[in-house]
Amino acid sequence: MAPQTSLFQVFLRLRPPMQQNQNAAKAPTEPWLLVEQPTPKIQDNEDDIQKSHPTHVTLQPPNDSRKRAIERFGFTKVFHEEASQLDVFEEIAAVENIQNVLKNGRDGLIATLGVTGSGKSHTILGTKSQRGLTQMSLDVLYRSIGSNIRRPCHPELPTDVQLLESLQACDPSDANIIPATTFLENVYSDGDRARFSRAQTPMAGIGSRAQTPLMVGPSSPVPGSFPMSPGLSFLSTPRDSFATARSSFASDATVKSPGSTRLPRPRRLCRATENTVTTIHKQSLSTVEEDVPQKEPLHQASKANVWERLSPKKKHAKKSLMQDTYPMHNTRRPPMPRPSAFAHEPDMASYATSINPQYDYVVLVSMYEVYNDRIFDLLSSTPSGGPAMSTRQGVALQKGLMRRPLLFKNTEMSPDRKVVAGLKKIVCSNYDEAMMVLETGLTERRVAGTGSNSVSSRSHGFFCIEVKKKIRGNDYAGHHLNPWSGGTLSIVDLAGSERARNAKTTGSTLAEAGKINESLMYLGQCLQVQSDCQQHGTKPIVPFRQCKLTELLFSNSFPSSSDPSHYRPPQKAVMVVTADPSGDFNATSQILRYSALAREVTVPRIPSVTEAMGALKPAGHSGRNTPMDMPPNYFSAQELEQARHEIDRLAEECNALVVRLTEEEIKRTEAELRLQASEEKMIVQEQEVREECWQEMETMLEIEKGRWRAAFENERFNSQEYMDEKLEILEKNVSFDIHEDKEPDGHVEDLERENEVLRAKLAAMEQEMQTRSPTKKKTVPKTPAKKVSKVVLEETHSTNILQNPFLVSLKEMEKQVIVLQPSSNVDEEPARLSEISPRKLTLRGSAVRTSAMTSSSQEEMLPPQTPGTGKKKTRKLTTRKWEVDDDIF
Ligand SMILES: Nc1ncnc2c1ncn2[C@@H]1O[C@H](COP(=O)(O)OP(=O)(O)OP(=O)(O)O)[C@@H](O)[C@H]1O
Repeated sequence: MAPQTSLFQVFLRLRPPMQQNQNAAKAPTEPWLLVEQPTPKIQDNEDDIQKSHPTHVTLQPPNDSRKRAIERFGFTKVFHEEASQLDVFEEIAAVENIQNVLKNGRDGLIATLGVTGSGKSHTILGTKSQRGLTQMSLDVLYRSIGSNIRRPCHPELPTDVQLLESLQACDPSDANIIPATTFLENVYSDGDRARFSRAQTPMAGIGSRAQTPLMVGPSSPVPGSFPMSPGLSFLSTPRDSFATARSSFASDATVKSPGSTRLPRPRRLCRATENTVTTIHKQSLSTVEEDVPQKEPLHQASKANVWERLSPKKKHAKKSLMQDTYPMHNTRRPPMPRPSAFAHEPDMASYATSINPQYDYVVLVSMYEVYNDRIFDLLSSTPSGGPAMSTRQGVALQKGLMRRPLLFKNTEMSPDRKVVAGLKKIVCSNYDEAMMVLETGLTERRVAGTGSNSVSSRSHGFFCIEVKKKIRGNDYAGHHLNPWSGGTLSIVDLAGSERARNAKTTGSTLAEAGKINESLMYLGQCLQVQSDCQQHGTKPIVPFRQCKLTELLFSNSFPSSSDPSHYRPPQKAVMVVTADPSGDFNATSQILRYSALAREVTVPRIPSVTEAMGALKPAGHSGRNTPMDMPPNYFSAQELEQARHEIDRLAEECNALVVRLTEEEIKRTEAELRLQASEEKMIVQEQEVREECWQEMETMLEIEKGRWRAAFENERFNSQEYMDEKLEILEKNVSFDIHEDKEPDGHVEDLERENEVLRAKLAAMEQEMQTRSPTKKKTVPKTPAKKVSKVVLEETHSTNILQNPFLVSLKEMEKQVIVLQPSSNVDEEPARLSEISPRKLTLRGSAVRTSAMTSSSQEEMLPPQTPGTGKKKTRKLTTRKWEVDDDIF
């Protein structure tokens, strides 16, 4: 059935009615989805006919006022409600996909698509008792590889460090490759990391993944199954549980084929446990809401006001956004998944495929989800690389509340093919390790309870099993010579499309639904191109770059052609469309319309009027006049013939109109869906814009606050400095600066000269005194070796000397010196003057110069004097200059 142009093989799986639906006393509704039985071929025997699967379904619109057309859809195969997980695994050729990965390194993709609650996760991940496609594929893979697996760590072998190095060197996606034991130890021994389980959804209830064995906590003790008491598993420390798991690894390591050990079945998760889990989750929700404002106590008051002012609608939107930004995390971590709790049915022993024994194999498991069109690693909830703590997002990232989105891009080692860069890839040595990693990753996946599904996937989950191989022996010769090569089997559990009305979603869940529907609409467009091309036999040009989901699903669907030496064949892709035949007709028909490989629209055949007339029996004695009651010759044959033609024509016209109407209705439904998707997209965008504005405003406020704070500090510092400078100046200038004359030496000479003159006058006066008093007539010693001290005062014109009492006193003193000098003991004067300390003189704004001169020098300097000349004694004051520094005042 799958032609050359097909990028995906598309299978349809019908979901059986739910248990409670069967029991419910519900009015039986007419089935609207009918599976066409396959037409047996001539060469088919009885067995073939029984085994053969139908390929077409008919969609019979429910009987309502609208006369809708019947649609027929063709798929690669259709699985009935009774089809088992193993049937699906076999028929979608999953083993062939695994062989491709193991032998040829060709990538494989298995995805499920459908309306919410139609059984996608059930198909991919199974239930507590039945494995899903992921578990079955992993089991087949490990069984096939057997002892050719290379493990980085083994309890009984030395750690193979070079294995990780060589894997890392060959990885094109810049992945962080770590062994499963290290990963599990990190996850379950880290005390403060909280993990949110799929089981902990607000509406956790009946059915769904909440009951999967992989989440089961306590289970009945079965001798020999697991050394730890299962009842105490919740109470045991994570390290204990890890040690226990390690010991189980050790015992499992001896088992060559991982699935061959029969482990006991897990006990069902009881309702009480579910309720407890639900309560815890709700508490955690409210904690998140209340905690977020407490993160920034500085803004708490203002935020509280802002919060109060918000309308209830806005409050709701904000709350939803907060839940979205800070996803729900529980303080309690679910216990480490235990191998004894994994489902072991169906047995896959017979599906193991052969491998090349010359090769060593390594299996790397990675998981990521596409949420709101962004890619998040499910195995590294704690971001690596230490984000900046300055922003709110940085703090949240640091605390592990938010996860950093990854990029789907070309890398240095992968120039012609995009890869999800920076993923964490876990090297799993056996099936149990891979399952534990898978379960750990699933606890990180976003789920929510909706009106349609109690545990509804809110993101598109990608589980990647990467198989690397290289020739055994010269493995350490250098990874460039003998690099690891291989392929990846990606198993994808898409989120379900849903109608907000049916799912009763609000807030962030509604916004998520908008994103989900939008991405599924793009996926539908891509698949539609495929089916159109298939019908017209043309090469499909798929518009897959419209969103992350379609990019991830389709970018590998085309052969890489840029470098022939690195040629990669296109992936082998399988899409399993799930549908609930008793679910929502419109949503299901929409999914079928774009996913089906072939589609036909047929109009319900209206029996022609002539046939109807012919089929009419005589009305008997009904009392009404019908054409049959008329006498045979009432209408002529010609008239009847004309009427028949007219009726046939009208019937044809009517049919054509019905077809047109049907087409229009389909178009209208599509347009409605698009409108709904764009409305939801707008809501999301509006919320995003609001959040962005909010954050921007907060950032701006912070910046502005910082600016003002800096300016204030600066101002304070400046004024402080200014005051300090002022004080310093005051301290410095508390004494007056006395400016001596520019040429002090010359001035001194002047003064000395003046002194000489004065001295001469004094001598003359003494002589005169002697001559006037004959009794005291004495001969004057010619050269008395006497010391004479003189005081010279200088003052500026600008200073009024009379206003300064000290200067006045000095002046008086000088007068006294001059007046008393002849009669008093001249030696006493210097002593009196010396009592005034130079410091005092300086402080009081005067300068005192004391000059001691010997009489001999005086005599040398004295001009020749005529004794007895009666000249009047005069005293000449030199130019006095006092300057006061203005700055002081
Ligand atoms: N083939 C099946 N047989 C038995 N039970 C099924 C089958 N398919 C689905 N179910 C049950 O239907 C319920 C919903 O299925 P599931 O969670 O797989 O839906 P979904 O399509 O993944 O929904 P969503 O898109 O919301 O995540 C589950 O309880 C699941 O066990």
